[in-house]
Amino acid sequence: MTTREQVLQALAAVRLPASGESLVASGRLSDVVVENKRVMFSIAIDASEAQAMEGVRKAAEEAARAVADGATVLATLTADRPVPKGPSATPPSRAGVEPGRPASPPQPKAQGIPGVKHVIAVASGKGGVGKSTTACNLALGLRALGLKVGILDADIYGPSMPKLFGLHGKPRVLSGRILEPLDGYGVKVMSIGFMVEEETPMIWRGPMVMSAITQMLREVAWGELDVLVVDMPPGTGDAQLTMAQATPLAGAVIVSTPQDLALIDARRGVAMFKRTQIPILGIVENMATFVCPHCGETSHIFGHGGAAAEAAKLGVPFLGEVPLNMTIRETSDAGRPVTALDPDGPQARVYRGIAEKVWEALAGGRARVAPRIVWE
Ligand SMILES: Nc1ncnc2c1ncn2[C@@H]1O[C@H](COP(=O)(O)OP(=O)(O)OP(=O)(O)O)[C@@H](O)[C@H]1O
Repeated sequence: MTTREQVLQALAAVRLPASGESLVASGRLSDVVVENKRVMFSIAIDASEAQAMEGVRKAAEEAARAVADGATVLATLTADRPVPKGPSATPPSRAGVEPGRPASPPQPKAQGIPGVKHVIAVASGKGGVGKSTTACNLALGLRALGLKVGILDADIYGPSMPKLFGLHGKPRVLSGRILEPLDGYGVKVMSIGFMVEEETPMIWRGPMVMSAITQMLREVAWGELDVLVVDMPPGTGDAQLTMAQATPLAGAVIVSTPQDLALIDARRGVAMFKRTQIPILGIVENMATFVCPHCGETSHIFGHGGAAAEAAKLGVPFLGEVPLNMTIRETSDAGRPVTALDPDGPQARVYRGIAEKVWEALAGGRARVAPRIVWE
């Protein structure tokens, strides 16, 4: 297995096109993590450099791959921390690093959003488990608790919030390129889906993902919010890791179905957030039980209790189970989410219960207020 030093040595040969300086000496490189047959690092850029620096990212990935001994190499561009100026920009956190070690970069750190108290992610290890439905209803559940809530649709490969909230039209541009979020049942909503035609296939490359998410986080008039819910893209790959790293997350909610396969993916989701030192607020089991609309009988189609058991095993809270329910699907498809449509109904109660637990964790200080992501 390759070592961190070997990777750093290989990366030292990668040069920045503008200045010609070495990537390692430039102070833009994050720490290099070598673990479990994976080599991971990120390169700090200004959002405007995304295209120009994609070449550097590729070159760095190739250089690392050449010494990676078959390990997967994950190189990402991050545009969420100040780009260090000049070759001597050794960050304060690395002052006192032992001699002979290459000048190393600042710890990636996602800055908070002014006025927004807590940013939380809703994520899933794989697609189709009901992550977006849960994110939408969780946001409305938090709103029902009297909180000021926003939702950011970061699922840029398949934005669902316009449909879930029944919102159409483009956000207004306020002064200085700032976008005004749309209002969905009292929740401030922003989605890339407002900016593109519904049928337009979205093909995103790494750096574009970063600048889109950065823009949606920081160039939107969120105002004062207690909670900003971020609907993450499904999965635990490169894009998700970058996003988790670039978003100032106080914590993450993982959505899973009871099927074994989804639980394995959920475990991966938990592991990804743990690796980036983002607290797991808990696991939601979606489509847990089926209540027959005709006879009212409850059946456990995919088995039952798996997510609760898994949460206990992983040492993370279990937030609750949402039944497989036609009303949830129909109201979601119609853009009239059940938590807003029928706030006193049984489904809304479930989502409100989950929201209460999430808020308890946030307000009770079990989540981070000033998140910091450390690559060690
Ligand atoms: N508890 C539920 N009961 C019934 N239908 C549900 C439930 N949760 C989600 N669905 C339905 O399942 C489908 C997938 O849900 P959703 O789009 O929220 O999943 P996702 O995990 O966000 O998927 P994607 O991978 O597309 O991001 C939708 O049609 C939704 O209405």
